[in-house]
Amino acid sequence: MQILRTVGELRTRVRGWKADGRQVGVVPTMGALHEGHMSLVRAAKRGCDRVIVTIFVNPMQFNNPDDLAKYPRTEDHDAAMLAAEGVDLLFAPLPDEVYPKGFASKVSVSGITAPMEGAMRPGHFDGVATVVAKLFGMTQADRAYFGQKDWQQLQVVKRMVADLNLPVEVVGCETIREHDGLAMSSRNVRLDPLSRAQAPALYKVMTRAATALRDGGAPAAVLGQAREDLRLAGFTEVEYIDLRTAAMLDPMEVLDAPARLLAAAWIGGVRLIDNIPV
Ligand SMILES: Nc1ncnc2c1ncn2[C@@H]1O[C@H](COP(=O)(O)OP(=O)(O)OP(=O)(O)O)[C@@H](O)[C@H]1O
Ligand SMILES: CC(C)(CO)[C@@H](O)C(=O)[O-]
Ligand code: BAL
Repeated sequence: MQILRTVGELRTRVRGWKADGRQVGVVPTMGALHEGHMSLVRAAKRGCDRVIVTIFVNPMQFNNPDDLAKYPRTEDHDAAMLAAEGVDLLFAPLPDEVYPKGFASKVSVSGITAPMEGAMRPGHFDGVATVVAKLFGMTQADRAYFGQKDWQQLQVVKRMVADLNLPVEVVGCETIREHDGLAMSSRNVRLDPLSRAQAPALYKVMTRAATALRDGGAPAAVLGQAREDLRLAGFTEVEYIDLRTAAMLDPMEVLDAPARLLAAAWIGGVRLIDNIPV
């Protein structure tokens, strides 16, 4: 597996593949890789002739400097995992390569970015959309693989690709979970043992709420109960637990269309997110 740090080298490599008629897949990540990322890599391997994984902790999408400073970085280990999986190229640029002096552009998706992660993390989705658009331009990928764990992000990327006619197919992959149901996430390493033991309650409470909604429970009452259950399970703050239409992320008063239950909550000083279909 080749490791490249400059856009110039990346473009040269991809040009060669394209000249040979190869289909290129990209898996954008921020590193600290786990089995959730590996499932995206395997999907890309199945669907494409050549696979690029990008690792870039994108400063533009962090609204909280402390979160950025504490973001786990394990590049040597990540590179070994990717090489073992048969990835062709790891692109791991430095911030100056992505945002050189004079950089002045921004991609901003409106509407679906307003609630939930967008409301709690101001500027976050501008940072995500901008860097993802740049990564698509840099890699010239035919397909790009994203996790459903970041459901709102997946919808934002799909919206951007449709709106800007970007020549890339966006593939959403299922959330990979630990045995106890906790959605895998790079930030899980920050959980202390007690919080790690309590954290699976997020998925359990959400699953119970989804069943209650499918059984005809009123959304306001079911979501209120779920908030209370999360507090009892040790979550210190529930930022949101929302029932939304699956693609447009509109709020739902009654369950009358394909829906998604999405939540963000704090435990032991760590912010967890999760979502499931209803
Ligand atoms: N458990 C998972 N299952 C499937 N895909 C995942 C999972 N966790 C992350 N991904 C996907 O991997 C890609 C890169 O995500 P990222 O590097 O931010 O990892 P992360 O584990 O989500 O980290 P974070 O702690 O920032 O949430 C995204 O498309 C994300 O949705
Ligand atoms: C898509 C992404 C790599 C953009 O920085 C990031 O938001 C992530 O890891 O989900
Ligand atoms: N996993 C989405 C990227 C972020 O939390 O910043």
